[in-house]
Amino acid sequence: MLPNIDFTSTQAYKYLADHFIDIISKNLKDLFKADSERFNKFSIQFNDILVDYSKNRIDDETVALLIQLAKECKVKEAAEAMFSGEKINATEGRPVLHIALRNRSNKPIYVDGKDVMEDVNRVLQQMKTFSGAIISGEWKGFTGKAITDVVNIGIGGSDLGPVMVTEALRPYKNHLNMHFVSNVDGTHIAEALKTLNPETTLFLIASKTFTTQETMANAHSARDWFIAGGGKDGDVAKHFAALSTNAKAVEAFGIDTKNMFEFWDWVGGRYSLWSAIGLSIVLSIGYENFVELLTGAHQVDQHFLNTEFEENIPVILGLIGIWYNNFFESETNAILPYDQYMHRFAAYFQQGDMESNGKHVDRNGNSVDYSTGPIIWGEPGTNGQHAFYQLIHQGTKLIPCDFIAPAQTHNPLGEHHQMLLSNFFAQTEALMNGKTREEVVAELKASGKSDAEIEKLAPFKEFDGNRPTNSFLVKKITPRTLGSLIAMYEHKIFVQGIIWNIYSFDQWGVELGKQLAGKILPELRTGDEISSHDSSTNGLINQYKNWR
Ligand SMILES: O=P(O)(O)OC[C@H]1O[C@](O)(CO)[C@@H](O)[C@@H]1O
Repeated sequence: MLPNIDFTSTQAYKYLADHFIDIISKNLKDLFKADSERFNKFSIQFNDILVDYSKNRIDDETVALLIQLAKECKVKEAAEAMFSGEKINATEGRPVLHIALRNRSNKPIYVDGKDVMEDVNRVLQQMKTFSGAIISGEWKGFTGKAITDVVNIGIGGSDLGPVMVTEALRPYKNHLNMHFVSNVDGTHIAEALKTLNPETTLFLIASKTFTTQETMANAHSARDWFIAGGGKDGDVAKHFAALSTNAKAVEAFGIDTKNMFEFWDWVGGRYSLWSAIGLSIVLSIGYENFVELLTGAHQVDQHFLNTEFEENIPVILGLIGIWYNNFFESETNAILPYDQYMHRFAAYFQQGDMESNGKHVDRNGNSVDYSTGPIIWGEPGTNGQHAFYQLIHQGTKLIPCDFIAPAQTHNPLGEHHQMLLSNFFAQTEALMNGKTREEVVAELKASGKSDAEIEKLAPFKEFDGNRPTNSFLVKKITPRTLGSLIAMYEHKIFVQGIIWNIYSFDQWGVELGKQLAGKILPELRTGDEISSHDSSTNGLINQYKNWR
């Protein structure tokens, strides 16, 4: 059972509310000046990842009170409930066990009396054997040629994780060309198929439910293309595999269940890259590297479960997020990787965070009167600097930012990496320190501006600073460090969901749109004028019919 506590009625929350009034008037710059130990105190190194949270609007008391909050909200007990296989996803009646998928210790985890590790290891072995045959070229297509291209067809959690990881780990990839098709917009699959040869293409149909409209439409189009390209029904087994929990639907689609890589309803879609959904990752970087990814995540799982809150990275990150979300009333959180390969990291955690904690009903079924999950967004640096950082530096909104950068690059090229990292360090420093009116005036004077010009320009060139950041300095982006980073964010989301007293592992909010699209689709098939909706929806549908 998960705890069921209104965090706004805890002692810690009340203390934090008072303490907030004190902190709001403090400047980060001064906090650093006042405490030479601040960096040492507010940073944690975990293997090859240094998490520096010292540039946040916190002091010793803030951290102590936030930790008290986590304790009063029974975060540890909740984590233990998750790790032991309790059905903490109560609205779907399921355990939440992505941690079992990367449980490299193989310590048994029981669901309804059965150790799930047997199934996990069986499917991992199946993935190893299959990927080995495809990568080595031993697996032949219907004309006897080896596979050269792999197309993962899936959406949401059945797409974003595999895309993000295969992109982030490109330096580890083999000769196979990877393609990802997610959108039901026919353009996506049409463009992907243009360059492909049915004789050498393998399709992975990735869908937990195997009923998702977008994925099924793309899968059928892929199958039609394959048949039109000379494949026979009997050849489908050589070119289509399914990654799913739904064996019946896989069979009905015509995929041999021998080519089905199973996972289980205790794996949430947005937490599924560690499962059979990760087959495209295995095909791209090889099984051994996939195991490294799992190992990195497993190490963080153990850290999260067993480390005191003061040194517990996901707990600290989660609490800092709550501090901004519920006291500073910040609405968004930017994730800014200074690594081109990580360009889908923010997109991945848009689903990871927003589908998990974008909920306004608490675990009692009541509407909450506090803010929950933040809006997650971001792009890689330095591109973001030339796009939206203006608002982060000088806008009216407080945007806590996560900066992520590797110390070692996979592409040492002249001074590129030093330039990149100089920007990473400079941005967090600039956001914290800002630029005072005196500094601006001195700078303008030195550039020869007149007093009148200085007076006019100075307000625009001033930076308030005091803008918070977390810095993640990673020795190198490897399968292992990436696995650890992802798991840190996953557990951060968990901590926040527990404190907000919401269910983080369902996603009912995506259903209504799906249902309505299901009703509208038949209306689009006819030429009849539509009048069954509001006037806007009717007007749009009828104009669409006029123009198509
Ligand atoms: O893997 P499936 O069942 O096709 O679902 C895809 C995605 O759709 C959702 O259910 C809703 O968008 C996600 O949670 C999930 O990752």
